[in-house]
Amino acid sequence: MRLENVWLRYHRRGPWVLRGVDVRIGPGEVAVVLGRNGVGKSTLLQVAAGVLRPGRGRVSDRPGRVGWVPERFPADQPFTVARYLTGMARVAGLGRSAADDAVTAWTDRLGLARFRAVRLPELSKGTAQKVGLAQAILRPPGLLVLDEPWEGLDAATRELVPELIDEVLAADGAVLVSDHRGETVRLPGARRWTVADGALTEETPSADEAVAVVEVAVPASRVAGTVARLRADGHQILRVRPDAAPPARPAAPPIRPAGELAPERSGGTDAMVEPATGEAR
Ligand SMILES: Nc1ncnc2c1ncn2[C@@H]1O[C@H](COP(=O)(O)OP(=O)(O)OP(=O)(O)O)[C@@H](O)[C@H]1O
Repeated sequence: MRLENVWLRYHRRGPWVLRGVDVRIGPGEVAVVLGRNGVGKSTLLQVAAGVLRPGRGRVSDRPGRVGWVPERFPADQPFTVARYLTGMARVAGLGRSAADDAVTAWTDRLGLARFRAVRLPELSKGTAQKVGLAQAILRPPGLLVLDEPWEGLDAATRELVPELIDEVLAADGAVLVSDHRGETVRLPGARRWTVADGALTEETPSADEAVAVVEVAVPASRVAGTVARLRADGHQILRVRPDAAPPARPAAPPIRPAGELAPERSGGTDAMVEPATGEAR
């Protein structure tokens, strides 16, 4: 999809919020839209999603199915969660029984099962946000647009967001995410677009950025938590191996360039965790 020289303002004589934005995103790519409050991130996402039409310029090659998660889900609608989501699944083109299956699966996954019969206006803000997330992914979108997706969500659902993004990318979808709080550390490999003064600039990652492999020994009982934390911090886990011997603990553990892993030791009870970069998570 490409935004070609996109200009947008909300009122005829109002200030331009976007000025000549030119950018493209391809299948399997994720871009994070950064910038201070009020700079135009939501506006850009809505243009990408097709919710707003540019005043000048155009959007070309937008995928057929777009999932849009607005910053604030409009919960003032007279439906129950199940009724609303089933309707959205039907709008997305699913048949009756596929729509029912998708609603059951996603409400289970997002912890919404007990709210299926609750009316949207009666939901808490965070629960309503989850409904907003569910409606966008009931049918895998070719473009998923997430406006500040971490806002208002509980910890379990926040952890789920990168997973959902990965699933869309794995199916060759593209993902746009806005973020004014730097949560994007959870999305390794994401492109970074910054909006300022109506213009968009892309941060180019340096090609020769050095990569290192760090070996970490943790008690076996804490492997799962450590792996989860490292992933949440954007590190990639190469492998986890049980270690038979108590690790020799060097005063200053060596750091090796990627590809030069230390030989495995034998004996002991700890587990070895090797976070690194360079492969898909
Ligand atoms: N419906 C609207 N009518 C008029 N002006 C609007 C409208 N929506 C947004 N704006 C204005 O457009 C500018 C960009 O707003 P936008 O919501 O895109 O910013 P943002 O970067 O997403 O902000 P935040 O980080 O606070 O979510 C702001 O000056 C805002 O006041």
